[in-house]
This record gives sequence, structure tokens and C-alpha cells, in this order.
Amino acid sequence: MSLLIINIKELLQVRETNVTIVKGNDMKILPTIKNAYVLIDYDTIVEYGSMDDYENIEADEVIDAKGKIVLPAWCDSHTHLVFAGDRSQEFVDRINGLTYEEIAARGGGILNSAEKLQNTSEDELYEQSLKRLNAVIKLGTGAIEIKSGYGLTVDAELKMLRVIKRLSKESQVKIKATLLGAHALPKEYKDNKSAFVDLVINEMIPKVSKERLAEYIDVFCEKGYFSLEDTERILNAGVEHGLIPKIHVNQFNAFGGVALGVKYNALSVDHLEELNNEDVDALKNSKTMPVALPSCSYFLSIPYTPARQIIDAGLPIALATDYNPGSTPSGNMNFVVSTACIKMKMTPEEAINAATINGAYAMGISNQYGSICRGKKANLIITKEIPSYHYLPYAFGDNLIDKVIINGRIVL
Ligand SMILES: N=CN[C@@H](CCC(=O)O)C(=O)O
Ligand SMILES: [Zn+2]
Repeated sequence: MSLLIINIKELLQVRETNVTIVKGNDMKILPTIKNAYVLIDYDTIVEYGSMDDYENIEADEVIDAKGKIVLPAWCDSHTHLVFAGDRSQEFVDRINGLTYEEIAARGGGILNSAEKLQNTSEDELYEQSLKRLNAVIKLGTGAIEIKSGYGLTVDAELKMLRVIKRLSKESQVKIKATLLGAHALPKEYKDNKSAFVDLVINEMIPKVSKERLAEYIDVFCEKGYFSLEDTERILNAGVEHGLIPKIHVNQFNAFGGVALGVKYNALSVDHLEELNNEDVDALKNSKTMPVALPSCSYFLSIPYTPARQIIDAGLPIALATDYNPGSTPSGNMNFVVSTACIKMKMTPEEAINAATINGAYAMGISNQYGSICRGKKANLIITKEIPSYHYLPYAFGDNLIDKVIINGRIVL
């Protein structure tokens, strides 16, 4: 089955195979071809170029993309898309004056979601999560990372990870799974945190690794959650079991979590709303991707990750949604890209690089996803007719997507 897209107004993010990350000043450059075509064979991009060089190509299906822009599908490297129910009551509580931390301290927050998830069957959890996944695919997401972390018991964490595995088998999108056993301290361990960390280390990690339910290990390294010492113990155990660190750090406080992530060769350090010079220095000369989650800042009214400081230090940055019921009930990468431009002063080129190739890097898949490249997976967005690609972040809140192609198949 082949699919040919012709008369593309502008084809974005055209890269050589060896480009798997974009950093610093290079993030300002978004390579494009105007008046272009792309040929897909089965699930792979096999050819692309300018319509000026186009010679009649036979294909099973042809799309005329006149006036439209084509770009790689979004690569969302940080989500908690598998969860039960919602936390809209906490949203109202925050409007009425409580803070996110205060809600958590009185047993709401992550513990609230954990209770809901523990009381939800695996099939029901799958159905709820599949709906969310299909919705974000229609918004242009073609590769996504999903974390556990609302189980907080061995059984419930395994249940979440099995749901992620089932989504990954039954959906066309690329899915990467992360064990976030240490997301919050369950009530039963209130006065014995080290016993819970032991449970993560001695039971969750070995089981998850043996059953190959996750590739990454995550920790919510934050005051009131898990300390540097807890985080280091968990990362050590994860690495020993073949899991790669990808951690939550610096959401509310900067106290050395970034350097710890770098020390453990974390693939990414995520959040970074609070970032100091030591954190930036730690990231220099590392292979760790800083990941910003602007929808979380928007929803919680907390600072935005200082993207300019990061990029101007010569570093890369990725953008992701953080889709979860508490701090970001949205999996819309289009909104993320707009918000990064509007609030973090990233240029459209930087934001698109951050949401495609660098997002793919933060999932360890940028050799296969995140750019238009011969041999890469055919995961593409075709926009509606728009004046330029700047219009994507500019017209925030509009749905500008006409078609989404995943693995060479039109899914919207
Ligand atoms: N910060 C930790 N974890 C999630 C939020 C969890 C929740 O509130 O349910 C996040 O990345 O924002
Ligand atoms: Zn998160």
C-alpha cells in the first residue's frame, strides 16, 4: 500500500538520518521544502522532494495538499495518560484558593488518583485510557511515553503497566512505558518512607523488569515527595535492572535533582520550572534532554521552564504535555507548542523542533521518528490550509489539523 502526498505548500522538519537531536542555536533552524511531495510505502517514508523535481509516481492513494503544510506527527515524551476518572473537584478547590501542595497534603492529589485507579478494573482502565489515546492521536500525536505512578501498590502499578502494554499492542502509535513507582507516598507508609522505597526497589523494579513492562524508571524527586537520597537509591536499582532513568525534577524546588539525573545518564529530566545555574551547568556536556511541560505551568499557574536560558546555554530542549488528571488534564501538543511560543518565548522553529525530533530523542526513538527522512516511520500531520507554519502556534486554540497519518495510514 503506497500513499503519495503532492503539492504540499511547505514540508517541515526535513532532516538527514543522522540528525537525532537539535541543540542551542541550531534549534532556530527548521529545514523545510516549499511546494513539496512525500511518498510513503506501507509504514515508511521512502521519498520526498520538491514538486519541481517530481516525476509522475504511481501510488495506491494520492492526497493533494495544496495550501497545506505537512510536518512530522508530534512526539509527546512525558504523559500519565493511563488514569482513572478525573480530579475536576480539585480544580475547583484550587480556584477557591487551595494550592496544589495543600490539596496533596490533605490526601488529595496523586493519592486521590491512586485510590480511584486501585478501584477500577484493568479492562475499564484500558477503555478510559484508549479513549484518551485516540483523542490525542487525532490532535496529531504519533509517538507517546506513558508512565505508571497512580497505582502505588505493586499490583496496581503492574495493572497500569499492563494497560500501557495493551495500548501499545492495539494502537498504531509508538508507545514507550515508564515505571513511576515513587510518585507519592501512600498513606500506609506515611511514617516509613524508606519501607516504601524498599518496596519500589525490591518488588516493583524486579517484577517490571522481568516482565518487560517498562523501559524507563522515573521518580518524583521533589520536596514532600522523594528526596535526592530516595531518588538515587531508586535510580541505582532501576539501572541495575536495565531501566533507563527519565525523572521528574525541579517542578517546585531546585535542590540538585538535575545533576543527579545527569549522573545516572538520565535520558531526560522533566519539568524544570525552577532552574538555577548549577542545573544548567550540569546539563552541559551531558546526553540528558531537558523537557518542559508548559501546559502544567499554565494549569497550575506556576513558572514556565526558562527555555531561553536553556537554549541560549547551547542546550537542547523538548516539549511534552504531561497529560495527567491533576496538574495537566490535556494531551494537546498543539496547545503545548503555542504556549511555548507565547509564554516561554520560543520561536515557532524552536518549538516545532522541541515537539518533534527532540521529543523523539527523549523517548529514545529519534532514529525512527520526529523528522521527515527516508526510512523513518510515516507519522505525519497534514494541516488545514494556513498562511504559514507560524500560524500553527499563532492561532492558538484553533484546530488546524486536517489529516493525521500514523504508520502510513490515514487515521483522521
Ligand atoms: N508532578 C508529578 N506528577 C504529575 C502530576 C501528578 C498529579 O497531580 O496527579 C506531573 O508531572 O505534573
Ligand atoms: Zn509528569
